[in-house]
Amino acid sequence: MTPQHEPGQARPFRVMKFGGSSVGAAERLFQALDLIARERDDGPVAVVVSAMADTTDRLIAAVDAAAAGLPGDPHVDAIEALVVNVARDLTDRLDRAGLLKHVPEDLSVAIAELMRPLRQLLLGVGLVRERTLQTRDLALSFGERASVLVVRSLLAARGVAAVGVDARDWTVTDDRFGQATPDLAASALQLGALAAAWSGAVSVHTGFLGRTRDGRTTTLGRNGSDYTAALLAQILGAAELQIWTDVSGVMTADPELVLEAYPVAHLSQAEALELGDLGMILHPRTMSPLIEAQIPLRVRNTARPDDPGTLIDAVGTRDERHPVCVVSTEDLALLDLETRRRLGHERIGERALRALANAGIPVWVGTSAPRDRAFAVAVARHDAARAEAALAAEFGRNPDGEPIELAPIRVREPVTLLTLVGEAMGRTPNVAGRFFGALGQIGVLVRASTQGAGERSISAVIDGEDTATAVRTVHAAFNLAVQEVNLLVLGKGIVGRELLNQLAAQQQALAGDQDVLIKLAGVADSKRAVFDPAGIALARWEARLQESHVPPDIPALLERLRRLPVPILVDCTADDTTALYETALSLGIHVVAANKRPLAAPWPIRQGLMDMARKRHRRWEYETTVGASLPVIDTLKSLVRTGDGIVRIEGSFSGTLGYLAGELSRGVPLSHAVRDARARGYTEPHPRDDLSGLDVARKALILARELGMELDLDAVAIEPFAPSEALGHDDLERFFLALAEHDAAFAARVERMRQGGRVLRYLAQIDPSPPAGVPAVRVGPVEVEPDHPAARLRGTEAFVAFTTDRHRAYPLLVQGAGAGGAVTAAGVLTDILKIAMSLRGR
Ligand SMILES: NC(=O)C1=CN([C@@H]2O[C@H](COP(=O)(O)OP(=O)(O)OC[C@H]3O[C@@H](n4cnc5c(N)ncnc54)[C@H](OP(=O)(O)O)[C@@H]3O)[C@@H](O)[C@H]2O)C=CC1
Ligand SMILES: N[C@@H](CC=O)C(=O)O
Repeated sequence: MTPQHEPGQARPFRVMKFGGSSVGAAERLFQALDLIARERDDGPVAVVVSAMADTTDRLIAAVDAAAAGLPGDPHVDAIEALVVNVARDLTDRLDRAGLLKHVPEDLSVAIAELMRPLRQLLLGVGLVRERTLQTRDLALSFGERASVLVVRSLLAARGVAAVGVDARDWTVTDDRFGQATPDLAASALQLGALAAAWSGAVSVHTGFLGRTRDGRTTTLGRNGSDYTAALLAQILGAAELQIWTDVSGVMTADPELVLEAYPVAHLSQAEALELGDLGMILHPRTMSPLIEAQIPLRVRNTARPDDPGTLIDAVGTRDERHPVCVVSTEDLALLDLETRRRLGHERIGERALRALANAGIPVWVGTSAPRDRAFAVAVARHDAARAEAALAAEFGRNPDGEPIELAPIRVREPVTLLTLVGEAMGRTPNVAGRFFGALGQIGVLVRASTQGAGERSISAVIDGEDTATAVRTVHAAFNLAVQEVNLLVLGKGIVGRELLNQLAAQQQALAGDQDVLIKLAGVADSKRAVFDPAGIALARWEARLQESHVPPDIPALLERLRRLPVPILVDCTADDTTALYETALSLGIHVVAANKRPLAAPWPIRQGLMDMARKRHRRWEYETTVGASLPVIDTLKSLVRTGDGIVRIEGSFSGTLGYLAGELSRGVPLSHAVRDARARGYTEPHPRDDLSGLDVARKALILARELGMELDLDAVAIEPFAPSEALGHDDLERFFLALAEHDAAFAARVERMRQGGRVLRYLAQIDPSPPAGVPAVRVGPVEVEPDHPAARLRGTEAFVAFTTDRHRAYPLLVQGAGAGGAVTAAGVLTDILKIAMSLRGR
């Protein structure tokens, strides 16, 4: 095809297409006119317009009403009313928007005049009570023709020379009414003759319409105006086709599902075809004129013309690393066919697809088991019953008349077809692994899957209820956006407050360097809560909590949290929160905890929570419950997972008790040292839990249970650090006074040890196979010799020694600060990041 350029114009055409949303509302229409005028200043422009907003629906309703029969005979008045209504609706809309006053001629008269033949048409339909596709096409043509009239007049009124072009005058089509196909050569010939008359004016064309060689009006089917625009661009040899719509380009995912979805900058034509097959952007046949003529296409937003939009050309994305879009096609049904023996020479899939095609049922995806014993096919949900009937009829008998051994057809609905599309897929290893891995991480079951032959797409059929989470997770896993994580933080004491401070300091860096955006959705203490799904500014959390009068109804907040991407409950309390964990995990919320109590709950409860987390594919991370941010639990888990036999675990697990022992040896009285440790944030909320040995017992139990030891707290042999009679008071002041009565005895004991060359430590021992009569888990004070590893500990230092089959001669040691707000909060943050990173497949 020879490109035709406007006579006298060196620059090639740009074709601009405006859809119904762009020409329907007055504000948008004004913006469209501005854009056309601006573009016109840069060279020749041809414009294609759709019918305004709901005009097409009104026209269809009018034809249907006429065909159904109207009151009166021969319905003249009723038909008159229908036509007047369509025309009046248009002019009223223009009038309300103040558009009519911009046009010197009387636009309402012109529109009424344009609609006059519609009256004749509807009268005819009413008389014969028959509505064919041909009459429907003719009726629909009035919508686009009215749009051209309006746009042409408004352009002229603002001084932009414009001619209206009825595209039926150049789009020569076959006679498949409702879905006609243009003849390119004949259309080019017609257009060539018309173009000569434009002489520098903007030509405004009706989209969607064509005409048969014998002069009957046709329409081009779904996305017909785009098709007109692509054809026009091809025939004119345009430099670019611009599709102006109400979004800023092709989005990386459905923005209704993924808040952080964003427009893709570049797509290849092949990717656009793939997306077109999934019902996105352009119908594939619209792309072919552009591919043939190598014309780039830009998708732009009429309301935000400065947004760059999406450029679709032969090159596509300039970023090799990323796949492009996650497309979710919802409301489908999956039909599973399974045979117990081969169906003769013809394959089950071939027969199934043919049966569905014969029944006129579009298939979204079909996938076979090896050697074709089973076949799964996804169709629109509203076609499911018809599809099942067609398949049952097809497979009732073999072609040779033999009945078939086919298991009953299983229909699963609603299901969603989740597809990752991107040219880079064929060039990047392990895309499939990451795709399915991300789905597996969040417990989404894949019911069927396919990978496109062109290595441009990979699809999974998943249950409809998993759609939102799956789309968000896959979107984030492929770095299409930062991974958003939403926290509900319980407790704003030593650990909770420090965590929020660290988050405030790190939030930007994590988003910038790690692509993880950690948002604070809510925070609660024992008296009140604040929750904001949009996120609470970390500089303002305390003020917002103080201003709040909302009681801490945590289950209700969890219900809200679950709706946000990657929801995590962060437990920085010392309460019994087992019931909350059960609610959270069952709602699909991850848990990160510094709190030891749920882990030390009776075995069946703790185990029930673990099972729930596993079943729901949610994480319960609790590294800080033993040794603050020291990697104690991770180390133990790795030893167990790799099959090492644990012979013994022992250590000094309490930062507080280690600190107290050190202070005592420096001559500080016990009660003073405990006050000091509490002020420094080392102790439990009530230091009694440290001094009684309960805190260390819980830690020892947590580790023992990691070894599979089904023990409860009452099986732990506990010898307290300080005598039990000193620990009775809840009130802290009275507690410290009572403790002070033991200062002298403690000082004397420590002095006696010092003279004997020993030091006081509080140690824990876990023996998976203890000698008879010895408890498997024991915690208590020990006078250690100077060569004991615990003797060298300083301040809050903790240590854990793992003696194992592989680390028998030299136990594996983990040592460092074992208490304090800063280290604990950092450990909690690490656990949060573990979850965020694992979801990204890192
Ligand atoms: N400090 C440390 O070094 C370490 C601590 N941990 C563990 O971290 C947890 C927190 O310790 P820490 O910060 O020192 O304790 P704090 O006493 O300083 O803080 C506890 C917080 O939890 C809040 N709270 C209590 N019950 C609830 C509830 N039901 N719902 C919401 N909030 C509640 C309290 O509210 P309010 O302010 O209204 O009282 C308070 O803000 C403990 O389980 C501790 O064992 C773990 C490792 C090290
Ligand atoms: N009070 C605890 C805090 C950490 O778990 C300790 O001192 O170890």
